[in-house]
Amino acid sequence: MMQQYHRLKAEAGSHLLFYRMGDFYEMFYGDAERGARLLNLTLTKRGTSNGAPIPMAGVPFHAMEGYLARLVAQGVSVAICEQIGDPAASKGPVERKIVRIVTPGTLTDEALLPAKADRMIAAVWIAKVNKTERAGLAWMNLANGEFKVGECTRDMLDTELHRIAPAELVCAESVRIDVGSGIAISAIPDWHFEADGARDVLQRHFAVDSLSSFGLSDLPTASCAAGALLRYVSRTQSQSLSHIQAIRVDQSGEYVVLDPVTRKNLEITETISGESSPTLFSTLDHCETPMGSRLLRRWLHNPLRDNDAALARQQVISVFLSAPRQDRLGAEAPLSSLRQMLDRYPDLERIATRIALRSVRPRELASLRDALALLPAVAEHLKLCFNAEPTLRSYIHRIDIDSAIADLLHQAVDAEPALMIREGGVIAPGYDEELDTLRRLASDSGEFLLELETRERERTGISNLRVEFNRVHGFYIEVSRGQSDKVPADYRRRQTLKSAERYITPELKSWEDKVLSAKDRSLSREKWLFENLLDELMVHAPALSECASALAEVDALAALAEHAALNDWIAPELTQNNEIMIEAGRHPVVEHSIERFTPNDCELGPQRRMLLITGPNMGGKSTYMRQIALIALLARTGSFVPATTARIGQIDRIFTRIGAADDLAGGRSTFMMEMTEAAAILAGSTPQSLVLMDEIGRGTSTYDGLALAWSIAHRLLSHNQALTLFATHYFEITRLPSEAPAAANVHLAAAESSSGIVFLHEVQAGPASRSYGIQVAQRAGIPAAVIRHASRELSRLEAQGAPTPQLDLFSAPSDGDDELQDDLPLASADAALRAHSALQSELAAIDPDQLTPREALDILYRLRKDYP
Ligand SMILES: Nc1ncnc2c1ncn2[C@@H]1O[C@H](COP(=O)(O)OP(=O)(O)OP(=O)(O)O)[C@@H](O)[C@H]1O
Repeated sequence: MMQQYHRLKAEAGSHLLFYRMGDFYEMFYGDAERGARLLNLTLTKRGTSNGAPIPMAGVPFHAMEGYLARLVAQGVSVAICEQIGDPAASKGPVERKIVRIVTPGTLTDEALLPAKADRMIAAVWIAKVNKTERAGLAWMNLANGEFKVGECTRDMLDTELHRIAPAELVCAESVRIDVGSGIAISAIPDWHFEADGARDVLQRHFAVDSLSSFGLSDLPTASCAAGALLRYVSRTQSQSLSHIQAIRVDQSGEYVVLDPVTRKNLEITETISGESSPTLFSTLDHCETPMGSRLLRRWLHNPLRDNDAALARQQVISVFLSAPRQDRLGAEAPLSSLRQMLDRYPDLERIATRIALRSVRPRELASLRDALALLPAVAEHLKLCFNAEPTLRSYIHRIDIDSAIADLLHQAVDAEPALMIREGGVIAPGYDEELDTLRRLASDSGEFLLELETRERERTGISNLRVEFNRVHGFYIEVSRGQSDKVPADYRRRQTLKSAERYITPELKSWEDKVLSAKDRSLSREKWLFENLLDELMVHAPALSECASALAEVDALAALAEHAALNDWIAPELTQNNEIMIEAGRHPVVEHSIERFTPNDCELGPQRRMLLITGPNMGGKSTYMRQIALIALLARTGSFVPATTARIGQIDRIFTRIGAADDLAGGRSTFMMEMTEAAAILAGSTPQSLVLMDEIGRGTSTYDGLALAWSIAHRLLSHNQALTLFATHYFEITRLPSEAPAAANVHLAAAESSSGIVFLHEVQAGPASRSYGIQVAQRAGIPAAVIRHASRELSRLEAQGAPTPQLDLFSAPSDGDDELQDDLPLASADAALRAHSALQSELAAIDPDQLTPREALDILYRLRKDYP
């Protein structure tokens, strides 16, 4: 047996090998030690190897899923080896085979998959094309059959990987990719990515002679990744991946790019502290089905650049909302009825996949059968209530699948089937005559046994004689030890217990043979029928997937409509310009967490590209900036938005630089992080980008911080020309609009009352008049004595005219300055700095006690001339 084990372990490679032995999956040697540690199992021993005991640890077969889930969550892959031979018929160890490999990115089991999130697997290959490094990416959602490819530059790889968010990344052994925690890396030999081989794998799978029909001709690096990925995933499944029917090129220009920092800062599906709520997704997820929730999550992470695609979704929401919410007669409104219908749907998307992979469970087929019966009503409802708007019409078409599938399931699957096919009780009575006969034979035992028991009691005179059955010994007649001398001669002893003897008679034996063989035969007949049923259903798997994805879209759009209706959201206008015009906008998440949210406007366009936002701490600057980005993102997703009107133009990327935390693990300080993010924004933003900059420069000394903030703001205005929201506490920067008319000052209003500062949360034109730092500190509970001291210090500094040096630093530029001459203010700042330090050194060099009044007066005149 150990020989067989070693052969299979070599095949499993670095994956843990779950080796089936009876009712357990066992692990041996290093696997046992690792598995016991990861799963907290008892480490035992079995036999010896070279005189040393062999470590062993195991898990019961019926509890395997739970253990697998724990391993996969820790990024560990498992090769599952089953007994495929008949133990009774085999000489030596029963034949075994690795039937599937479970890896973090290739899960399809319902129990192992999160209901409301996708689990992607991706592969990356990096190659030089025309002397520049290109990253080819391929990614697959095995649970719904989606397979996509794309290429990007090496420096965009991190952003792309965060967008795809794979659970597992397959890469070549020679390539080192830093992907952070949460993604399991699976290294495979480099040659799997080799162009010819990869192309062959793809062509064979899709049965085509060329990949050009998939648009892969111009994507050589991505094709290599796709071939390697398909080969890797195929190895993990025991079935062919027939549900992977196409490969789609993900055009890089299709989506608004959100880099990893922005995804985090905007709290799309995870809060900054890593919680799943409250986020944009958790607020909007009114979906009735898990597939709807998964789609909505995907949409929010992939906002669309193309107006038409976003408008198509928006129009469906409008149609859903145009129907009355409450019928005059009190009947259910069409949108609510639709959502109630969807509520009864199981996860069709994943069931369709498991049919294709032949791993579907009987109860899933029963729920599929019940769901299919509801489909015509959903299609009819969509047609009747919403007048079949063009996009909805395409959904109706996809939902309308062949009724033969429902009929087949109705006839074949029992009303309440057993959990597993191996237990029987899955195929409905009346579906197969032979099965019905065998079942009758196998189950008529009750009456016969009772009759036999009565007969034998009379024949032997043993009143407490019992006829019984157990799985090990089969049928037997049990007689208590004291009565055993009364048993007739035809009784053969089967088992001796402490207080009883168990016998078999020729009659009972022949009956047992008949019943057991009928049971066995009915079970194998049932298995065979189930396999045939899967064959028939597999033909329909693509149609089922299509139907599932249409229902998911209807569900996600109905959820967005529901949210829009409940919260007075409106349809934004999408334009081709570079603009963001919002009236009375609100933060989609924060508006739910506080009692009265103050709406605010925003006007950004080619003539007004930057808003310099000032105001007290806690005034609402970050909330305001985020709400604008989220409204833009929602509009680009096709959703309604929280505002009274909104006009959102073209957006290629959203960048955010908001309150960086130390990246201690990466060895970068707060300031370093801040500057790295700012550098990325300066390098990548365009006139179509939306940039959020919150308090840039605060991580260093006032001089450096101010100088950097000024220069960065200026660069964004004059060079990048991105639409920018720039929150700052440096009041000196509010002078920028006087030099650059494309910048405008706004501030978050606050007022002082007798009881302290009152935040109005209202965005008003112009810069803030003061910062209210001391008042905010007072509200935060800083001791009164400290506050009094700080107030005195503030008055003293203000009386001295501080921060004069900073004002000097950016003294008014000379005539002829132009906002597009982006280095001018920086040069004047530089000159001011130099002049300031020269003056300081000159003054330091003077000893007033050694000067005559005349000399002192001369120096004063000269200094005035030299330092105007
Ligand atoms: N428009 C608004 N209406 C009502 N309350 C708001 C509004 N905007 C913000 N708030 C409330 O004010 C709090 C502080 O907001 P926010 O964090 O945006 O302030 P901030 O100006 O960025 O502060 P800091 O400068 O200290 O980072 C929020 O937690 C929220 O409760």
